[in-house]
Amino acid sequence: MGKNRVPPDVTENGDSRQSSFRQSSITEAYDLSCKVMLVGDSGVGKTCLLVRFKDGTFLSGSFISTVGIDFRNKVVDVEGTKVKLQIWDTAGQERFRSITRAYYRDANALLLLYDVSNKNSFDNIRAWLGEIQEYSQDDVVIMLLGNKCDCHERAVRKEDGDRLSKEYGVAFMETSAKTGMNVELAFMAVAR
Ligand SMILES: Nc1nc2c(ncn2[C@@H]2O[C@H](COP(=O)(O)OP(=O)(O)OP(=O)(O)O)[C@@H](O)[C@H]2O)c(=O)[nH]1
Repeated sequence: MGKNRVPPDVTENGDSRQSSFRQSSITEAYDLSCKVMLVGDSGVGKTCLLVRFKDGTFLSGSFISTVGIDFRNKVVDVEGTKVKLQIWDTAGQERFRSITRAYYRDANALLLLYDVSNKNSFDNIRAWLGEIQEYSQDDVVIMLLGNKCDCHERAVRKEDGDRLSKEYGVAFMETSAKTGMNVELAFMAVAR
């Protein structure tokens, strides 16, 4: 599933939970496990943010939309504790919304993205927060991310993101999957 064209049983990502758990336990030990979900409109950069965090690279060129849901694992060190982040990359397209909803209740943290060069993606954040409130656990950690902050054609000011995050009482930062700005920081903040 997702943008991954390789069968899930031979890779770390994909839709086979079992194969991923098996690989993780062989490759890297961990003390705690945490499910993080990436949500937001199609094209805001969820997959690119995940790839930047996991592999340190940027997926430029033609945009291939995620189909359904996909995940990758990364073990990080939080003050001496090994935390396995199981990061779910969801499809932003409306037609996959029912699949995404089914995963909210298991999520410990949500990274909610908009694109700073796309006002519409920012205007839809309130609707996303409504969905999150309805389907996720009450104690879920939410962080709002204004991605593509490297873009010169900005449609959303940083102050607007900041104001919205304060209104909903969630953390906020701007990120760039392209340059890597704040990407590590955002994932480490939710891990913490
Ligand atoms: N300039 C810039 N472009 C980005 C950034 N992140 C993603 N992009 C581009 O935006 C497009 C969409 O990125 P994706 O990561 O595939 O978007 P998505 O949110 O996963 O989209 P769906 O899978 O449809 O939900 C791609 O062409 C990326 O190259 C960024 O930080 N800066």
